[in-house]
Amino acid sequence: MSESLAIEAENLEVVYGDGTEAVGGVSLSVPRGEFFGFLGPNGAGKTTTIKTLATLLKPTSGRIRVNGYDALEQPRKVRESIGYMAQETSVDPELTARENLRFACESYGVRKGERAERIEELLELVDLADVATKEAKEFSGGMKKRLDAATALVHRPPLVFLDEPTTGLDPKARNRLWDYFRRINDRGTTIFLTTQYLEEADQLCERLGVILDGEIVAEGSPADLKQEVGGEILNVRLEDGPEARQRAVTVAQSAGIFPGTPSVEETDDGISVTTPTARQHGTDLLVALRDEGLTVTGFDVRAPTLDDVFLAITGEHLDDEVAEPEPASPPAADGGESQ
Ligand SMILES: Nc1ncnc2c1ncn2[C@@H]1O[C@H](COP(=O)(O)OP(=O)(O)OP(=O)(O)O)[C@@H](O)[C@H]1O
Repeated sequence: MSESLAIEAENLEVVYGDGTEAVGGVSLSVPRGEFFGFLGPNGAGKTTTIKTLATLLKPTSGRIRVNGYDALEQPRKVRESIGYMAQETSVDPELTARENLRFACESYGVRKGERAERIEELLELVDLADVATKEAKEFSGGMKKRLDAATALVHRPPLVFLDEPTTGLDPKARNRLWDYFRRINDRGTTIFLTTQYLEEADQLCERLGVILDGEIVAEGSPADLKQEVGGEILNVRLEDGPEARQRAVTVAQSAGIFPGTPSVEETDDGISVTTPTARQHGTDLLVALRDEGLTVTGFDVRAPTLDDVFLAITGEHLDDEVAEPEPASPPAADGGESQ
């Protein structure tokens, strides 16, 4: 294990008591200081992996080292050196924000003399200093999540695990949490975040692992992964139906329009072409389609997104499965955010 790694997992396997193989042979390395994202749809194995890395669950087989400690032999050492924010918030609704943090300091064994300063610093960091004396039950969903994240950090761990921290939050609340995560990462804290939101992964993470059915199917920076899609994407909308779309696919694949072999697919209302020269030769395709007697009603060229990456790997859109949060509803107490 290299000293520069915060997490090293080798061939991690987790089979639940009922025989469900939730994680099958996951290996990953996360360098210290990195903002790492674990992206995948519901049920892919994200929570099982994060719980195993945080020593809350024993792997069926495999090897894990966290902050230099062996997770099976030194689980206590691992736990003392990490923060963990679960999917369900662990905030006590009957306690104020400050009392919640004080309780977390006691639980994590933060020295008495250091507690007061630590608590005020964290309240500032997550923008809850103004509501420090309010009971958490009055907080919006976003405020509770920020308080929960702060409680995971009272002992200044060098590594923090965040399990789908923004699920169910509206975009404004999500953005505030992102700012906060960036701030703790800027202070040198390694972050291991699971998410089913492509935009979250794209905006925050330096490097990503994409997990599907318990296996890592892609790994790299968002930019690297997008590059693997194989170029830019030209969408052409056609006036006519399936027969016209099939003819358009044949035209786009015919020699002389795009160099090499472009990837061409039918869409709901036309075709989609992925190739490095989509922009350069797009108009050639439009001319060829017209010559073929097909009527183009619109087109656009765009850079690939992480959804295209997911589609290329799995043949499915991740966003199809993910319920995006509701649009903002009226603000709750003091936070200007809603659940
Ligand atoms: N305690 C359990 N017993 C049996 N099977 C489980 C248990 N917990 C999870 N699973 C199953 O293991 C697989 C992986 O679940 P996991 O919760 O790790 O996925 P996830 O990617 O975190 O999904 P989600 O976003 O829904 O939390 C799923 O098939 C799930 O149904």
